Amino acid sequence: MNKGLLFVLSGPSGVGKGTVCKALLKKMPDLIYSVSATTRQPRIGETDGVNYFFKSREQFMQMIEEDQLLEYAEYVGNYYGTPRDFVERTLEEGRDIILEIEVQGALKVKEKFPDGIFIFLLPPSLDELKDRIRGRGTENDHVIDHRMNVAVEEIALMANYDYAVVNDEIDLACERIESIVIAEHCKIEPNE
Ligand SMILES: Nc1ncnc2c1ncn2[C@@H]1O[C@H](COP(=O)(O)OP(=O)(O)OP(=O)(O)O)[C@@H](O)[C@H]1O
Ligand SMILES: Nc1nc2c(ncn2[C@@H]2O[C@H](COP(=O)(O)O)[C@@H](O)[C@H]2O)c(=O)[nH]1
Repeated sequence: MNKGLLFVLSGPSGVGKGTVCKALLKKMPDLIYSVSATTRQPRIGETDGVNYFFKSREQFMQMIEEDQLLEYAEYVGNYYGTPRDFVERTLEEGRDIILEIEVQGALKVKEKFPDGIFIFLLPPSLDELKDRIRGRGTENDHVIDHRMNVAVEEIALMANYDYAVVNDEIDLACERIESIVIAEHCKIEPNE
């Protein structure tokens, strides 16, 4: 059986990764979402095991020590990481998986999975990005400024990705990513 494909969706905080990913998973129900672990506090409406596995710092450090994470990164004061077993098992079962993670983590995944497909989601502008983070109402002004500074650094690393998709409209961004997934399945692999 062929292994599944690993897709990584990155992009600055507030660009709409979560929103677009949710729409994509509705259109492509065979695509599996990798739920991350984090030390961040849950936001209103977030559920443990669905949005994230919410962990204490001690629990997260133990996951690192026990090599349970495929990658992890510290981002604006909290840790985030991808549980390894679930990703490896899903790919072995021949199913596609999508990781929605920030850039440092994505680059670590690329070292381990050079055949992964790396997609960078871009905002129409930095002003729009700030409006989206602010409009979500989940972060204070200090954290928003920090996330915006990190966003500029992240966009500078976009050349490490395979595809850039602008999230101007949710449906359009979703269709573009769906096209990438379909195209990757039609790729002719060079002879070994
Ligand atoms: N194309 C779009 N047009 C307008 N608003 C959008 C669009 N996409 C997402 N949004 C809004 O922008 C805000 C941020 O979206 P979302 O939480 O999905 O971003 P994110 O990239 O997952 O953020 P984070 O990395 O911080 O988790 C949300 O309020 C969402 O409704
Ligand atoms: N390196 C990783 N980054 C991750 C992971 N899960 C989520 N993220 C990214 O963190 C920021 C902040 O997320 P938020 O939910 O606090 O807004 C965002 O860019 C996420 O994509 C992960 O497992 N590893």
